[in-house]
Amino acid sequence: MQQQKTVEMKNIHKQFPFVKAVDGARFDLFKGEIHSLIGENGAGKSTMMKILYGMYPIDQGEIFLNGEKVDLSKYNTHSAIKHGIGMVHQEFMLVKEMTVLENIILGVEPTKRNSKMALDFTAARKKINHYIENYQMNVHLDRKVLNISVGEMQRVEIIKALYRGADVLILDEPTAVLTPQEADKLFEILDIMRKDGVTIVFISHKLKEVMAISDRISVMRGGKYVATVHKSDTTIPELAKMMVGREVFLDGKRSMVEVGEPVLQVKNVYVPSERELSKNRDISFMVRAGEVLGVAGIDGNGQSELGEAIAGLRPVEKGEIILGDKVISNKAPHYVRDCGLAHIPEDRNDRGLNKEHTVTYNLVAAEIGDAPFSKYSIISEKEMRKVSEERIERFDIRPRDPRNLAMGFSGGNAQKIVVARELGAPGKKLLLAAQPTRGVDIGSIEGIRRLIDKAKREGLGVLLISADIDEILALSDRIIVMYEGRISGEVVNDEYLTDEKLGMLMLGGEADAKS
Ligand SMILES: Nc1ncnc2c1ncn2[C@@H]1O[C@H](COP(=O)(O)OP(=O)(O)OP(=O)(O)O)[C@@H](O)[C@H]1O
Repeated sequence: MQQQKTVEMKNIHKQFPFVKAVDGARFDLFKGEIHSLIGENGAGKSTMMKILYGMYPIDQGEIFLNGEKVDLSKYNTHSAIKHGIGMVHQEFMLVKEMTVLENIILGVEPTKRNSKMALDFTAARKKINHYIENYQMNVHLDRKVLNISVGEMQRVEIIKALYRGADVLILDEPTAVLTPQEADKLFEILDIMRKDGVTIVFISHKLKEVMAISDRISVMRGGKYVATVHKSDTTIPELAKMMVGREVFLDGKRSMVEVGEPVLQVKNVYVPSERELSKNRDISFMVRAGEVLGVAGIDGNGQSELGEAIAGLRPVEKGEIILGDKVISNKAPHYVRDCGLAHIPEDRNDRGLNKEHTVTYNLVAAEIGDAPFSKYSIISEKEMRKVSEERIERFDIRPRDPRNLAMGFSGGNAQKIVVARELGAPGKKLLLAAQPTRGVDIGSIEGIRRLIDKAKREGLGVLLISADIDEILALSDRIIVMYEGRISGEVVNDEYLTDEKLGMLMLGGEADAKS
């Protein structure tokens, strides 16, 4: 690796209204390295990189690009792009109705030499095809973005940045939205890009991935810089400890609880879907009080539809779903909740939170009409505040101030607000947890997993839908696997169950897996 510093950020400070997001942190990049930036939710990673990308002005600090000090009074996204910095955000910024090609050249359209009014699509296509071939990306230039997969959208975002001349590419949690296969594909692409001299910043919570692809790793905690280490000089437990400031135990033993009556019965259920492979076809299983039933599978095999049907968010064509002793199929979501459903939805941004409201409101939203929050139709702000403060403390939501709006929260803390509301409310029988730790940092993963295990110990049945095999294995007592809308197998999570056996079922194989 050449030791030329492409980027150097020193003593950076950034204050938001309620929180000091970056507090004297530093960061640097050598040309052609993959440098991971890790830290708990809210540690300031995204803010630090958005500063480098010119999105936020800073209160104090210095940035050097290729050895030259940047005039920060004039620094913005435009200047960052000019300096060869590109960023792919957690949420993609593509126009769905336009084709991939149109999206890539949007705003920087090449024109024909003889007429500034005529777009030169041939030139654009040639330049883009060079990236596609060089980095072995599977991208269809003439498809509309609404018809391509999430993985392909991400590749389009990467090409968009390269097309604008990026040789420093910041990827903010790129694998959070990808299937394991798509993530592997992305790593292959990044590896070729690195060999080609592109410098890559990889923000991630998945320490296995970080250890697999990084050259160096920097750790932030509470807005501050903690350390930078070479991959070969560190280990996953050491990184976890640097991030969280204490030892983290992710492979704690799950509790063994005596199971009780069935709390959820799904009987020969058919659920429609816009995608053929996700239609649920004749699904039957039950979850008992005091057990965790894991639903494993590669994303898009009908798990999301199943979860939505149980929560009352999607119709059931045939069959029946029973919660406790009540039929809940084709009933309204609030009825299902009243029957005892606690729901951690897959999409916390759209369904889990009301982002324009405060943390207090979000933490008690489902109970606002009940005592003690509401008496004689009068809402008690004081009670709401008291309970929300309790839940903020108990579920370790940061920052602590309940007056904050949900929209300012980092990924993991936003998820903790949802978990706190759902598990904090009384009278629950079933916890439906869909991808509960996606995008969540390692300390919070440990916390959320403990809370799920605790819900089981307290007698709830838990239906855990997760694409993360490690998570399924850590928490589930029994596991069903979904493949193309059907249950491809059911296994007991005992010492005979292996990753390979489960992986085989996830790919639709038989795997003589009935253990
Ligand atoms: N636009 C904003 N307005 C107000 N506060 C913000 C804004 N963006 C971030 N914050 C706050 O700044 C802190 C740092 O957030 P940041 O998104 O940089 O963390 P992160 O390390 O990237 O976290 P995550 O891993 O959860 O994405 C958090 O407390 C967050 O709530």
